[in-house]
Amino acid sequence: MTVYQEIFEVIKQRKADYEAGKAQENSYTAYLFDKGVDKICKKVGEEATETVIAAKNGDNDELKNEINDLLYHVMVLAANQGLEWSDVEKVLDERNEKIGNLKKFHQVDKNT
Ligand SMILES: N=c1c2ncn([C@@H]3O[C@H](COP(=O)(O)OP(=O)(O)OP(=O)(O)O)[C@@H](O)[C@H]3O)c2ncn1[C@@H]1O[C@H](COP(=O)(O)O)[C@@H](O)[C@H]1O
Repeated sequence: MTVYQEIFEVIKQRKADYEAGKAQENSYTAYLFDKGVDKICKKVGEEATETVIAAKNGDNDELKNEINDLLYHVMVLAANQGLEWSDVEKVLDERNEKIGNLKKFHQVDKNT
């Protein structure tokens, strides 16, 4: 199991406990599920912006942290919307199979 899959399992457990009405003191993830999709999307946007700024500033220490914040919030969004992390990875796997086949992957229909 990758670290992403492990964190996603924790996130899903937080969601299940939130939906079951179990108290989850000090859980930032439970706080996000309680706030709902608008707040989660806002955090994804904020973290994406902070990631871009860190890159533009050439600050790789900051960039590593911001990328992780972004990935975590994207995972919370995926869980909130009912996706499994394996659904996301499956798309990546399928794209990976297209390596070395750039023309096909980026095919542009000139008639449209
Ligand atoms: N990977 C993360 C993770 N990355 C970032 N963050 C939190 O994301 C927040 C981002 O910081 P910000 O300053 O932007 O946000 P904030 O001001 O705290 O919050 P808002 O007021 O903006 O809502 C911080 O509170 C971080 O702690 C995370 N919180 C939790 N996890 C993982 O999620 C799992 C469950 O965590 P809990 O639900 O907190 O137990 C654990 O495996 C954790 O490692």
